[in-house]
Amino acid sequence: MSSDDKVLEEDQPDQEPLTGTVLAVQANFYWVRLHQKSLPKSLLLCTRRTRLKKIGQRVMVGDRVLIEEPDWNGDRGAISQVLQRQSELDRPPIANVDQILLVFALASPTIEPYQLSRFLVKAESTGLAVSLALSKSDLVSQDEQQGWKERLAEWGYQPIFISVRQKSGLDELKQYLNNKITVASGPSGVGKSSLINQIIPSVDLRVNAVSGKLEKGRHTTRHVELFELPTGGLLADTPGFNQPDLFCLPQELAQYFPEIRQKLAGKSCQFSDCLHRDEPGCAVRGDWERYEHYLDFLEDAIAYEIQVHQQTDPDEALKLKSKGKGTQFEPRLEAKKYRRESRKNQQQSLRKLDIEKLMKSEEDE
Ligand SMILES: Nc1nc2c(ncn2[C@@H]2O[C@H](COP(=O)(O)OP(=O)(O)OP(=O)(O)O)[C@@H](O)[C@H]2O)c(=O)[nH]1
Ligand SMILES: [Zn+2]
Repeated sequence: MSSDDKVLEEDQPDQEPLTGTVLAVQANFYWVRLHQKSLPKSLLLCTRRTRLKKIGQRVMVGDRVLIEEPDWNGDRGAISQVLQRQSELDRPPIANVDQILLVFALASPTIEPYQLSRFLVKAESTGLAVSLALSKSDLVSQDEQQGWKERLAEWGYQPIFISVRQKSGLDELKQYLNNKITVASGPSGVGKSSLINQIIPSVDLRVNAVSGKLEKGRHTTRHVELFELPTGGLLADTPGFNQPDLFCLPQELAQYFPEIRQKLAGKSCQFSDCLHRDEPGCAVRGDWERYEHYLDFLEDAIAYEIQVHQQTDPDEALKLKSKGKGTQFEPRLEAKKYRRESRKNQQQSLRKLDIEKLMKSEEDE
């Protein structure tokens, strides 16, 4: 993390520095949406200053950055500094994510409670806020929706019911995404792509803006991109997968269950290192739905801990351990707001850019 504030004062004594958010990384280029209003352009294709390369400063999607030497005619700029990250996700690699949105379908495929629980725990392990959208609500009855609502309330969640087909629940969802950076995740086939296409009509445009050579690159390195909601807010999609790995330590697991957090807020277990299995005076063990899931995930966590301890190289063990904790998060300092400007014109000019040529000039640098 660089905190080189001098750049600010020396280079732009009287001017407010240009800042922006990195929406996508392509080869050595960064698409940056500028925060300030009333600029000639609001989306620039940027390189990273050599100084940042030298100090090994990585630029991630989601990073808030300082931009120097904007070339308003060429739609280009240079990233001179990465502002302090509020959070950093590993997979997908995105900085400053505010929340995770899990999408599960009410039907086709039907919700598998154990799988849902696993996704929820995995999401909670990032330390970010977690929400749940239940899709394809057009396929099930009101009663069934009510059933899930009550059941999930016991788990500590208030799902948003949506249907892309009937266009219902989408306003509520957009409200939730407003002015936040959100990562969407969920199993395959739940309708995530349909949902994103519905709420962000320009998505296809952006995808098409990628030229041939870069398109090929997407298959080797996973392409991560933040899509902009028309009303403000950024959304990243993750590919559908069915059984997320849980890398967490036994002592941490309980805090990833909202209902356990709630139980422990009221009273505590007799032993401070209680794993809530058969210890006397346990405040968690009992007749609640996900207790079986907890015990099951605990087995994984214990196996994982043994694996960590078996690492001979202490550095290696440390690395694994911190990976198991999900990602460490710094406290959130402030919630930055983004300003959106008309994107259409910018998009047009973006597509005109010859990215391959730019890539070449970058290599020659
Ligand atoms: N009935 C109903 N079907 C939907 C709805 N949304 C999506 N579908 C259907 O669900 C299927 C899967 O949709 P996708 O959007 O491709 O799902 P996905 O989650 O992106 O799938 P992956 O690409 O595998 O991750 C498609 O046949 C959609 O037509 C909905 O609201 N209602
Ligand atoms: Zn206990």
